[in-house]
Amino acid sequence: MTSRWTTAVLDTDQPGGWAVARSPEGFLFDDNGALFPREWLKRQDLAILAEHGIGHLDGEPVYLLELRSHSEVPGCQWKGLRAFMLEGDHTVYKVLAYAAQIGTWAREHRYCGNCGQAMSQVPRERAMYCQPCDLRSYPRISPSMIVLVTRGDEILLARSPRFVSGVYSTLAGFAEPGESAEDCLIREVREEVRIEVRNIQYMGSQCWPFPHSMMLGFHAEYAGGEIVCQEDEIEDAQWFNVHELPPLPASRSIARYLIDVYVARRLGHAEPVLPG
Ligand SMILES: NC(=O)c1ccc[n+]([C@@H]2O[C@H](COP(=O)([O-])OP(=O)(O)OC[C@H]3O[C@@H](n4cnc5c(N)ncnc54)[C@H](O)[C@@H]3O)[C@@H](O)[C@H]2O)c1
Ligand SMILES: [Mg+2]
Ligand SMILES: [Zn+2]
Repeated sequence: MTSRWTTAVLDTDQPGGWAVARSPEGFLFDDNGALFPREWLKRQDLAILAEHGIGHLDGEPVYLLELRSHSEVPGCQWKGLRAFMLEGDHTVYKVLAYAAQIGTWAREHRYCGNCGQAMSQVPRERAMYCQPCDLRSYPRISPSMIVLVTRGDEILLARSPRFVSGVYSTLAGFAEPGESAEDCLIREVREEVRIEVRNIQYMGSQCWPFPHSMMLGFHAEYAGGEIVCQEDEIEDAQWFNVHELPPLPASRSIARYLIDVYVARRLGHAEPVLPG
């Protein structure tokens, strides 16, 4: 199967193609979606900070116009990336997710972290370059572990104060320097709920562009301890029976996938597929 969307570093001097516009208010969209004819979009009154050629959708080049601020475009509105994930076409969401990460990274790497001078985009490579330092900065990706801990028919789910009211999810956390994926998982579960785990099994991964996580998903079995929630980070954590689950995370998230796979296995149902 060929993918509809492939990333590429495109020359912004070439005319034509599609473009998406991103401001701090999110992506521009109208009744036809978030992709606009690029030449038309560039004629609008937009505060363009940078332009990036980001890939091909159905063979057509796609560019990102990264804006300093949002502006009114007749017939159009602005919407955050999360809303596109929840509602929109999955391939378009993937284009926007990539655009968001490239836009954020390039915006935050306009100046060299070593000497403070302006950096420039490297032609044909996704990198920012500082000539005096001969330093290249590449897009930032933050590995994060996410794990469903289970105990027979029970699964361990927790709430962060940041979650939508009522929703419980799997435990997650960013890897620290010096850790393996397993070290990180064990530490995070210990820190967040003071539970020990065993039989760690890798389940799959997902890009999570909020703003630049790479989620590595695992299943682990309960090995010991009583739940003690980490102050400020975890509002509540409980063992839930697979027959009696609380409101769960969005269906396109790997958190939901980890839960759905386990529940399907316990109940003898067909297993879901991990959204890319
Ligand atoms: N796709 C999914 O299903 C899913 C589900 C849950 C969490 N997540 C994501 O997993 C990631 C980690 O989860 P968490 O928020 O529980 O992390 P966490 O438990 O490590 O705690 C968050 C804290 O980590 C620190 N932090 C922020 N960015 C960091 C970085 N890049 N490296 C190291 N520390 C950093 C901050 O102090 C932040 O408050 C987040 O991006 C979150 O959105 C994704
Ligand atoms: Mg966490
Ligand atoms: Zn420098």
